[in-house]
Order: sequence, then structure tokens, then C-alpha cells
Amino acid sequence: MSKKKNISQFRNIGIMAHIDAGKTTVTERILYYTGKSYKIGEVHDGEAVMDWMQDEQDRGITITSAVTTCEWGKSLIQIIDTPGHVDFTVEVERALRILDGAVGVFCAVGGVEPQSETVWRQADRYSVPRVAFINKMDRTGADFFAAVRSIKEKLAANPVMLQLPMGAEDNFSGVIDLVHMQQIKWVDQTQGAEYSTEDIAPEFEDIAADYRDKLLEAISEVNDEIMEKYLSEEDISAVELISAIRSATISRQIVPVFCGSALKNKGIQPLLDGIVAYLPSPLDVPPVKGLHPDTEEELEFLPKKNGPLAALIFKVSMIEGRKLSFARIYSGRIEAGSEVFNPLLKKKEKLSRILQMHANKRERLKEATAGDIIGIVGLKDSGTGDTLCSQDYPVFLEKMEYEDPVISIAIEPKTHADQEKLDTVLEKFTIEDPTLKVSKDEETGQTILSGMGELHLEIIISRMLKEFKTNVNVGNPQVVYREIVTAKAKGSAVFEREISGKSHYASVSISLSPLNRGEGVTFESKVTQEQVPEQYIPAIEKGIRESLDGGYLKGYPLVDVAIVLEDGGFDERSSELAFSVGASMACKDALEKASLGLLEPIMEVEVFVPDAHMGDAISDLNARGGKVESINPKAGIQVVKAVVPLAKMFGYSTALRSASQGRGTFSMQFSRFDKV
Ligand SMILES: Nc1nc2c(ncn2[C@@H]2O[C@H](COP(=O)(O)OP(=O)(O)OP(=O)(O)O)[C@@H](O)[C@H]2O)c(=O)[nH]1
Repeated sequence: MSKKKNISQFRNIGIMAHIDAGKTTVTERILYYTGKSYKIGEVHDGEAVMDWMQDEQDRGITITSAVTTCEWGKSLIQIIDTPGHVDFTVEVERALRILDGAVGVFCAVGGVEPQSETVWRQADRYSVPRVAFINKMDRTGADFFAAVRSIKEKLAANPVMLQLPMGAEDNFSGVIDLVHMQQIKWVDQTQGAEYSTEDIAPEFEDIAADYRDKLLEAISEVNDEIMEKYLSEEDISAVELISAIRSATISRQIVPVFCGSALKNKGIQPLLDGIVAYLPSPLDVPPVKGLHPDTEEELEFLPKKNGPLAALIFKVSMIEGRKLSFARIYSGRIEAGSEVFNPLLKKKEKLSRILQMHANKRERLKEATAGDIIGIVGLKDSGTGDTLCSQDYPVFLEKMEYEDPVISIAIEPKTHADQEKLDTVLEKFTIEDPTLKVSKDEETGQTILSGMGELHLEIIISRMLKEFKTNVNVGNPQVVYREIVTAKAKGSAVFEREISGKSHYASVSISLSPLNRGEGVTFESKVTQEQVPEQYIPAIEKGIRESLDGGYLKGYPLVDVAIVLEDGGFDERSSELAFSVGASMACKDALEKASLGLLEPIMEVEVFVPDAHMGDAISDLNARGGKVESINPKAGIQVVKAVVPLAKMFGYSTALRSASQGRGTFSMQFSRFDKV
């Protein structure tokens, strides 16, 4: 299907929103009106086509980024569904990495909510051009202008209204298009599939003229030609205006604002027109950059079909026992049944099928080219974040970085049958989700799952039960601490042993010194060839890093430490194995002598409470060892920002609910590690 389209007609977009702003409903309606899903699936019926995972349907929230392709006019829109919950920001980042543009969905009642701020800032980081859709204009309390103001104030963006709502709440009846100066109304009986454009009704003429003027003024500020015409009061055609809005959106000087009610089937088609008119095609964004795997030379890839292949795997899913890898092709082409090169694994992988994903079906393609976002079947070893390219022109597109887990739980299979399934299930989960870590507690024999937050792990456990009928006992969540050395420590060891009839020998001396927070683990060798031949250095580094990962005080990973290989010795019996074991013994020796400390994860917490409950909310944060950093009023609500140790945040949602008679909400995100 995509073969008929020109790449200039591609729109690779994400839909970003705070939980409950209506992202799923908006996506649903887009799929309905573009003709790909045959009936409207309401979120509250649990039928939404994007929400295919059982768990999402139960919770009514969207977790997996699924890519869905649809057509609008001459354009091919590929939608990457991005999750809204803070525990899944890694999925949001993955999606942002491969998008060219995005639609921010906001609730007309709530305006900018804490999580939309987080996602918006991430999108800023990836320089993603955006349009905004103010949804839920039909809800009691809907206030279009307040929502637009909150975009300006809270997100420091430059929202420019291209539409006005006709009425609000129960009286919301359509939208006024300020670009073409007309009004649009939808036919309820056709679930909004039919709509008509008309002259603006007399009661809206004044406000429309007023806001048309504001629109021209805003565009004049970013476009000289429009400015000249505006100042000399010349006519400005819709075509000129659209073109000026398009370039200002792509250069991220403005955020065009649309409005409607997805639930009441109003406003979606003009939003689709807006996506096509204002968001970039792959040709309008800077060419993707990568590094040559060996020379580290910077390489650039233009979105051309006959260029060298450069594609990034942004998600891997196990679906019906099969591994499905989702990739964006930046340059070149991939054919079904062909081989691609993975420079990280330094090997070729054969792919069997290429799929274009629709909401409710998958279409097999013979080939896919620059601009496409596809599912690939058959890649065995490639993982999330890997690049696919040709062996003759190898490249690493930036690798995505993940934050380390901050929370863990111990699990135990309930029955023997559960025990048997557990390993397979966990393997599948870790393939799909690089932020989930699985380890064994040597003392208790329990399996430890570590992840990004309570909800993250809760969802894993409930998926185990629902999708794989694997039942486990679950311990209380534990904070994942980090260990550090607080002063320089030295350690040495000599390894001399016979293993399977062969003698091994290595002597290693190292030092461990504290680094600043966030510097990680560095390694430096100060030995000469005469002390330790170069070929053994990687084995030494690996041995030390592995022991540091296992921790010493309480088994938490050691961080922010500089390892220096100070001295060593070898003879004809030496081997990589001997140096690796010797190095880890030297590391244990250094840690035994070292003075060690613990770091704990500190979270940034933002609490929204009505004025009347602010006092209670603040004393509760203080009781948790939190430090309140700011309090700002926002329309009858106080926004309290605080930093609190994660260990004190367990059960916070219940506490907040009872302290605020159910009206308080909060968002939380990892800030840093700090001394306990
Ligand atoms: N009144 C009104 N309700 C809406 C509108 N759009 C969505 N809703 C409702 O708002 C709730 C949340 O909508 P979703 O589409 O699930 O929101 P979401 O942003 O996808 O939420 P998550 O999947 O949890 O991130 C649902 O009960 C919808 O029926 C709207 O335009 N008006």
C-alpha cells in the first residue's frame, strides 16, 4: 500500500497525552474515519483496537507502543501509540526517537497536567514538531482558552489557535476554522463521519474576526512575508497562510491548536488535515545521524530509497510465540526474505516477513523503504535499540539509553507447573522490555524482578497470570539501592590453580576510588606490557565490572567508582580465565578493605491538591522525609513540588487519596541517587 505513496506524503507521528486526556479515543476515531476500523470501539467497552493487550483493557490505560498505519487523502499516516504513565517513560522515549511529529492531546477541563509536562519536555529534547488538540470540549468545565493558556504557561510553548470551539460543554456544537474562516459541523447520526462546512454563524462572527487577527499577528511574528501583507492590510490567502504555519510548526516556533470532542465525534477530520498540512514528512526533518562502528566517523542518512540501509529497531514484541521487531527505516530498503547486517552483533540476520501494521490486521509487504515503520518477522538475536544496515556500509544509529531500575520485588512460583513456565515467560518479557531486569537471590532462591516503578512491576505480574497462566507469590516492593566507595581502597590477588588438568596463573592489583554522582564506573590501566600483556586487559576489566555489579555491602550494584589496574604479573600458564578470576578476587579484596556507603533513589514528586487539603498533603510529604521545593496555585488547586526518597513513597496514592478526600493526584519521576 505504502508503495503508491511518495515519501513527502508520509507522516510518522505520535499521539502524546496525560492519562485520561483521551489519547486512545482520539486514535480510535482517527482509525475509524480513515476507514481502517469498521466500528468505533469505545474505551469503556474495552474494545479499543489499539489497546490490544488484556491488561490495558482492564486498566483502561495504554502501555505498549503499537504502530498503526492509516491513509488520509494522499497521505500515509503511521501512528506510534505512546504510553502516558510515568513508569513507562522509556517507552515514550523509544517512540519519540523515531517520530517526525506529534499530536499533544489535552483535556479541555484539566489543561496541561503533570505527565503531559514530562512527555512534552521529552519531545523538546528530541526536537519533535507538534500540534495540539484540546479534547473533551463537551465536558462540564471545558475551557478552551484556559487550556491554551496552560500550554503557554506550563510548557513554555507558543500555541497558536487555528480553530475556536463553537460553544462548550453540552452546547459544544462544532468548530470555527480560522484559516479558511468557516464553521464546521458534524452529523451525529453518522458518528461524525459526515460533516459540513458553512459560513460562520452571526453569533460567532465577532470572536472569529478577533481571533483571525490574533492568528495573523502570531504568524507575522515568525514570517516576514505574512508580516508585510498583514501590516499593509493586504489579503492573505489560505494557501499562503497554511504554508507559513507549516514552516513555523516544523521549525518549532509555534504549536498550532485544534479542538473538539473525540467522544462526541467532533473535530477529528480537521485534525487529520492539520497533521498532513503542518507536521513534517521524513524529508522535512534533519537527516538521521550515526557513527561508523570502527572509525567512529559521523555518517548521515538522507531518506532515500536507493541510499544505504539504515533502520532502527525501536521495539520487540513476542506475539503468538513469535518475535516481532518494529523498525523505522531511515534510508534504503529492506526486502522480505533478505539478509540485513547487525553491527552490534557483527552478524547478518535473515528476515522472513515484513509487515505493515494496521489496527486490526497485518499486511505482508514484499519490501519496505525509507520512511516506513514496519514489523519484521525472523530476526533472531537483534534487540531493541539495534541498528540494521548493510555490511558494506555499517553504522550505529544512536543507541537508546535506559535508566537503571529503582524498584524490585521477589517472586516465587506457586506450583511446580508455574515453576516450569516462569523462565520462558520471564525470557519473553526481558526481550520485550529492556528496563526489566531478572536476577536470582542466591540465599533464598527467589527470583528478583527489578523495574522502573511499582506499576511497571504490577503490570508484569498481572500479565504473567492473565496471558501465561503463571501464578506467583509476590513479596513487598523493595527499593534498589546503589553502593559506593567513600575513599580510595587497594586490593590484590594471585590466582594459581589447576583446572581440568591445566595450570592457570595471574596476579592482579587494583585500586577503587570514588567518583562524582552519576559518573558511573570507569576503568583505566596503568600497567606495562611487561607487567600484563594487553590481550588480558579486557578480561581483567570484565572480571572487576562483574564483581562490582554484584555489590558487596548488600548486593546492590556499586556505582560512581574509578577502577585503576595498578600492577600485575603473568607467566606461561596465564590465561584470560585466570586474569578474569584474579581480577574479581582483587576487587573483593579492595571492597573488604574499603569504606562503603549506600545511595538511594530520590524521586521528584508533583502533587495536585485542592486548597483545603494542602496542609495535610504537605505534612504527609514532610513525614515521608520529603523536601517541599515549591507550591504554586493553579485554578483552585495547589501544585506542590517536592523531592522524596522512593523508599518512603510506597502506598502514597492511597495516603494521598484519603488525605484529600479522593481529589489529590500526583506524578513521580526518578531524579537522582543520593546518600541514605
Ligand atoms: N466527555 C468526554 N470524554 C472523553 C472524550 N475523549 C475521551 N473521553 C473519555 O475519557 C476517558 C479517557 O479516555 P482515553 O481515550 O482512554 O484516554 P487516554 O489518554 O488514552 O488514557 P490512557 O490510555 O489511560 O493513557 C474515557 O472514559 C473516554 O471515554 C471527550 O472528547 N469527551
